[in-house]
Amino acid sequence: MTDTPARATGVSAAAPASQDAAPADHVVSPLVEITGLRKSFGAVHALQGVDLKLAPGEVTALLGDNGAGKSTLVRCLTGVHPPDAGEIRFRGEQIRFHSPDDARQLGIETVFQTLGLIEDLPVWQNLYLNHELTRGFGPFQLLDKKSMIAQSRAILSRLDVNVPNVRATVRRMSGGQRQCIAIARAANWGRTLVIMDEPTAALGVRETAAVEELIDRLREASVTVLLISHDMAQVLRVADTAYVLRRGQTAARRAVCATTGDELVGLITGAVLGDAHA
Ligand SMILES: Nc1ncnc2c1ncn2[C@@H]1O[C@H](COP(=O)(O)OP(=O)(O)OP(=O)(O)O)[C@@H](O)[C@H]1O
Repeated sequence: MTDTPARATGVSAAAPASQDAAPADHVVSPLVEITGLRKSFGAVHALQGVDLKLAPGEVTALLGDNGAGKSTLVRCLTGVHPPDAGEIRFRGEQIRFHSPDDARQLGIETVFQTLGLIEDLPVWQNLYLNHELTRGFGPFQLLDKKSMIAQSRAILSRLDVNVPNVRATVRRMSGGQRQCIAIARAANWGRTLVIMDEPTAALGVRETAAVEELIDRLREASVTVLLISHDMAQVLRVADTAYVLRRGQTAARRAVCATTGDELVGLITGAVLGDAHA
């Protein structure tokens, strides 16, 4: 595997350039801190004590082979599954989500692979789905279409997302444009943490580059990103920190500026031993 020059921003930049180097925890308080998280489905122990910290304004990659527990971890973090044990802290406070709405109220949004866009609705309406603006009072409320269209243009232009016509239906958008619309929507309503599940898995080279640029802009806008990816070159291009899950446990944590694609693959497969206390 070719090693792409790693990003050296934020906390990661301060980390020593050794193989064991991880971001310096003491520099900033984590936005999210997960400790000893466990979740089983009957006899399947999907999470067996996961520890993970998300530094604010950074891009953290979540890596692991199929079945390692990535989706289960995300579902616990977004209120879909209640964990069996362990702790999730958000800005230092222990939290217990009862539903995805609880997570959303803290500004945690997820872009699933299915994207959750409605094909036959225009872009602006997709951006405002469940957040519609209205005008008027009481029973005389009307959708404020004009404001939503104007603000949709502003949302997309702020993130430099290339969608020429927000009145066009999502059906007419390319795969990359759809992914960017879904991410822009999550970032707009999320603001604190945007979780992306393999955002470029189905995209070509140019569309992947557009999504990666968008992830960079989210970082510039101080949005914290958790990125599930199987693409090591992408992780090295866009992430600050990488966590590797193996069989439901945190196998390793690496500052991206101090690791290589080969090492990350080795940590995922188990060919390289991880940290005792990742
Ligand atoms: N709702 C569920 N019911 C039963 N077992 C489940 C459920 N969700 C996940 N699992 C099991 O938990 C384990 C971890 O699955 P999970 O989907 O979290 O892994 P993953 O790392 O996201 O994998 P992938 O990369 O293939 O999506 C797997 O053995 C899976 O079969």
